[in-house]
Amino acid sequence: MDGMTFILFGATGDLAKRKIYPAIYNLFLDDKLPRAFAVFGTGRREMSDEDFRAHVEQSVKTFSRRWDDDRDRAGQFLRMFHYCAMDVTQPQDYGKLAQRIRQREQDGKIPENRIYSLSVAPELFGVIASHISNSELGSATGWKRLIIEKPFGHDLRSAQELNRSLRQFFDEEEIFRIDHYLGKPMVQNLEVLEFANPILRTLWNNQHIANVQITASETVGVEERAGYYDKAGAIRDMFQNHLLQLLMMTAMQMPRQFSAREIRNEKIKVVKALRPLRREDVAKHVVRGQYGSGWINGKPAVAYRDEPGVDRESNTDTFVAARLWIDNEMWSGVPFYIRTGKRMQEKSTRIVIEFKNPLRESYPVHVNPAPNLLVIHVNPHEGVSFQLNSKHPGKDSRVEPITMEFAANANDVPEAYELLLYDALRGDSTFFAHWEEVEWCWKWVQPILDAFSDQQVPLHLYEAGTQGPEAAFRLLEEDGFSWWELNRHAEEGTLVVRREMLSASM
Ligand SMILES: NC(=O)C1=CN([C@@H]2O[C@H](COP(=O)(O)OP(=O)(O)OC[C@H]3O[C@@H](n4cnc5c(N)ncnc54)[C@H](OP(=O)(O)O)[C@@H]3O)[C@@H](O)[C@H]2O)C=CC1
Ligand SMILES: O=C1O[C@H](COP(=O)(O)O)[C@@H](O)[C@H](O)[C@H]1O
Repeated sequence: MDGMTFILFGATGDLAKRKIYPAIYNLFLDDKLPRAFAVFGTGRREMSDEDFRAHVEQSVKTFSRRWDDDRDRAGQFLRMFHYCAMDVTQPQDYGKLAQRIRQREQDGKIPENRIYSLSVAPELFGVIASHISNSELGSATGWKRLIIEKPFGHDLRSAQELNRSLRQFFDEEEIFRIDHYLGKPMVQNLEVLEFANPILRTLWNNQHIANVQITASETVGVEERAGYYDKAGAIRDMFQNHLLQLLMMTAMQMPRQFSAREIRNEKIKVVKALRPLRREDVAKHVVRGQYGSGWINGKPAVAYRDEPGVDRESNTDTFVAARLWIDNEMWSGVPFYIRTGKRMQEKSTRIVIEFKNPLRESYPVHVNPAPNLLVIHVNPHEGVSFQLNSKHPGKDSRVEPITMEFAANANDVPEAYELLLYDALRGDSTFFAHWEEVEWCWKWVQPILDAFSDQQVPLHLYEAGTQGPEAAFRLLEEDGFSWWELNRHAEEGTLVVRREMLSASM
């Protein structure tokens, strides 16, 4: 791998501390960093290199489960880190940063390849990109890359504006948009599951699949992010990006080649084939919810509107469920159901593929074989389970569902940021969000944003600690389906799912 300098804007912030330093540390432990490598952190507060290294060390100790107290090793890692205080809105500060970087490149024989990672508020993205280009930093002789974090815009128009401002200074191939769901190992595994297993490849279409359910439920509430979240809601925070990425990865056809370009083309075909929603039809296919008070894991939880920093009359969605149709040959007639919510019963991201059940009529009514299910467990347990029907040797030879499962060993599973940063260092954009994908997702979501802001969709309150509003169950019942929920023993490592009907769950 080429030598390079990693320049982190927002080095004193939360994301850097919790995700970026631990990821760089894990890459260091695995010998995945280039030999000639330096990290420059920036923030407004003053700090010496030594203070910064102590900050990085503390972050890694707290957030990487692989921290190793070997002082030589720690020293070798921490010496890569340097700090330059600056205000990113001040053009003259970029000259100071450029000189420090150039000096380090000369001392360490590091080629002038630079990755700029923007872990700052999105309003600063355009300013930073322009100052990089127009300052001494812009005259480097090597390659440059820009890593940015979501949110990529607030709606279609602001996303387009943001993209226009970045593209004045960076080409699309130089921009790496992190959607951390694309860094999750089971999401990266989807293409292998679908395409490297002939048995699944044969069945992966509307001839055999009855419906697809994508769930990302969380037990946490809005936490300390009310300022951001109350303007974003679940639709912008999770649905427009992470969940539509999961949908694209699940529904894409096999690419001609497994290259970033071909995979992206297949993903874009999926989002383009999504049946558009008219604003007046949103309420038929989309359920909007907000959590009320309740209990989470035996502890009381306040209502969203009583959370610190939230408007007491807020209509912000903390839950969204939707029915989507992909109008192409492969998926025509198969509903995709997506839901995400905060303060729900369990933390779980999973994709459930429910297969058609043509044998149902062949069995006596009391047997009623369950449909085959393929469940891809993305988070917090990574694994795959497959539900089949089997005759119980005792119990009057009753037919009952059995589950075959693979559960990954948590210690072997790398963090999303680790995989994504490694790809960015290598220049592989397969698991980053390309602008076309982002734009098409905003286009599809825009009528929902409009309908929500015009209050054309009812806001259903749901009790914290439940599976969300009843209306989300009705959405599936209208089509003769129901959500497949996680078995309550999931925390103990059992990854089976159970059918939970509305009456049993509320
Ligand atoms: N935290 C998370 O888990 C996630 C965050 N994100 C995104 O990542 C980005 C960063 O988030 P987060 O780390 O939480 O934010 P924080 O508020 O914790 O950190 C912001 C950082 O920006 C720096 N900064 C702010 N203004 C300036 C300025 N004018 N000049 C120089 N530096 C400045 C701050 O430095 P200082 O205070 O020293 O001035 C600080 O290091 C945001 O875009 C967020 O949406 C995305 C997904 C998850
Ligand atoms: O991007 C975000 O994701 C987290 C959920 O991520 P996960 O990896 O824990 O599933 C969510 O809590 C947050 O609101 C959102 O901004």
